[in-house]
Amino acid sequence: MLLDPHFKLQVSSEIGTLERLLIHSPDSGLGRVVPSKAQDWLFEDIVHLDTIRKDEYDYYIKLLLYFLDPTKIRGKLKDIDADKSRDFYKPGHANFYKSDKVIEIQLLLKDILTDENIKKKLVAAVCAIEDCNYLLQQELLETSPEDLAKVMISGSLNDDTMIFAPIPNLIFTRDIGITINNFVLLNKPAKKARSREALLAKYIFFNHPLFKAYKANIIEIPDSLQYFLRPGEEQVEKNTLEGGDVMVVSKNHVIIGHSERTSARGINEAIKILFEKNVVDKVSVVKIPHKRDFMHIDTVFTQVKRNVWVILHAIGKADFSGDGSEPIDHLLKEQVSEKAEITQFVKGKVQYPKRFACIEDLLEDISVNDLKSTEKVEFIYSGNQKFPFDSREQWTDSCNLLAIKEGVVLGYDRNDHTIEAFKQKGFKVIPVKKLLQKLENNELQVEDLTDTFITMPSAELSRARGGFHCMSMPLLRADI
Ligand SMILES: NC(=[NH2+])NCCC[C@H](N)C(=O)O
Repeated sequence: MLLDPHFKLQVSSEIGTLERLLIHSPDSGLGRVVPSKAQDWLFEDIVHLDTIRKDEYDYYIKLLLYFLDPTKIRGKLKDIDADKSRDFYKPGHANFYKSDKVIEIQLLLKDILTDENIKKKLVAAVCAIEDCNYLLQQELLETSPEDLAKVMISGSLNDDTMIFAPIPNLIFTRDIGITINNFVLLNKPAKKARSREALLAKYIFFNHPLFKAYKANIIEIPDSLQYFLRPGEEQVEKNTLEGGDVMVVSKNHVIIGHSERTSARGINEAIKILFEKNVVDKVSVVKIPHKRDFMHIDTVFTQVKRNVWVILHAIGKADFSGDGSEPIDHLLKEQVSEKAEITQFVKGKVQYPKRFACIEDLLEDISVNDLKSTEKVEFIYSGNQKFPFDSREQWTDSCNLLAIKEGVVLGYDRNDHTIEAFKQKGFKVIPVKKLLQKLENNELQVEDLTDTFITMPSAELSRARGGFHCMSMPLLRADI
C-alpha cells in the first residue's frame, strides 16, 4: 500500500517546482487500439507499444524521478538501462520504481482493490458501464487486486483475452481531475471513451488512504436537470469538464476552458462550487473553437515562467489571416476567426463579469497582477508564428508543455520552429538523453537548471494527441 504520513495536496500554480504527481505509463491497452476504433478512442493513429515505452515514455519516468525522487534513480541508470526486460518500469514487478512522488495510478487502483467491499462495488460499476455478463463479473471478483487493476485499465485478462475496450487515454492523467489548492476537482468527461477513467479516478480519490485527510475536498460536478430531461440522445445539455481545460494560475485564480470537451453548463457548476467552497475567488473562462485540434485549452497555451507563456497565435491577438488589403480578408474575417473569448468572474460579483480583448491581455494580467512579475511578459508562439508550422506544431503539442520547475519545461523534440522560438527568447535546449547523462555523471545538478527546454522523443507519443502537460496530474507544487 502506498502510504505517506507527510502526504500533502497543494497546487497553486502551473510553474512552482513539481514535487508530486500522478502518472500512468502506456499499458498494453495502447497496443490494442485498432485503426477502425482509433478515432472513437481519441487516438489519431495506432502506436507501436514497445517504442512508445522504451524509446519515449521511459525517459519521462527517468527524468521525473531525477527531479522528484532522485534516490530511486541516481547512480543506478546504467543498470536500469541494461535490463532489457524493463522490470524497473513494470507496476507489480519486484524491481518496479514504486515512488510516492512519481505516483503510478495503477498502484493506487491495486491498493484500493485490496478492500473487498470496494472491490465488489468497483467491479460491479465497471461491469455495468462495460456491459459485462454476470459470469465474467464473478470471475473478476476472484481476480487478485494486482491483476484486477491491470484488467480494469487494459481491458484484457492475463491470458490476453480482451473483455472490454482499453482506456488508452489514461496516460493523460491531467484529464481525470485537477488539484486546485488542496482540493481535487474531478473530471466529468465529454467523451464516452474516457468514462471508465473517470470512474476509476473517482474510486481512487475517495478511497485511497493517501487522500484520506482530503476526502471532504474532493469535488464532483453534478448533472443538470436539462440533461436528464432532454429528448433524444444528444449530449448538448450535458455538464462536462475535463482536466486539460483547467489551469490553476495562482492561489486565488483558475482558468477554465470552454471547449469541445468542457461545456458551458459544466463550467457554470464548477464556478458555483469553487466559489461556494472558497477554493478560489476568481475564474476566467477562455472560450476556444470547439474542434478536435484544440480539444482543451492546454493544447493552445501553457505557462513556462511567471512572465513567459507559449501560445498558438491563431487564438491570440491578431486573428486576421489577411492584411486587409483584399476584400476577402474582410468578408471572411468572422468565419476564420479562432480568437479566444475571455470572460472573468469574481466571487460576489458574478453579475458583472470582466472581458479581456485577447488571451495575451489575460495572461499578462496574471503575470503582472496575480504573480507580481516585474519582468516584461513574453509570449512564445507555436511554430515561431510562421504558417504552416504554427498549426503543424500545435497539432503535435508545441503548446502543451509541463513546467517541472519555473522556466524548465518538457516538450516534444519534433516541434523545431517552436524550439527555435524558445532559443530566441534565451532558453537553453537540451535533449533528455543528454541531460540524464549529465545528471548521472554529476556534471550538472537539477538545481542548476534555469530557463531550459528539455526535448523529449515524440514520434509515437504524439500520435496519442497529447503532450507532457496532459501526461501529468500535479498533486504538489512548491509555492512560488
Ligand atoms: N489535456 C489534454 N490536452 N489531454 C489530451 C488528451 C488526448 C486524448 N487522446 C483525448 O483526445 O482525449
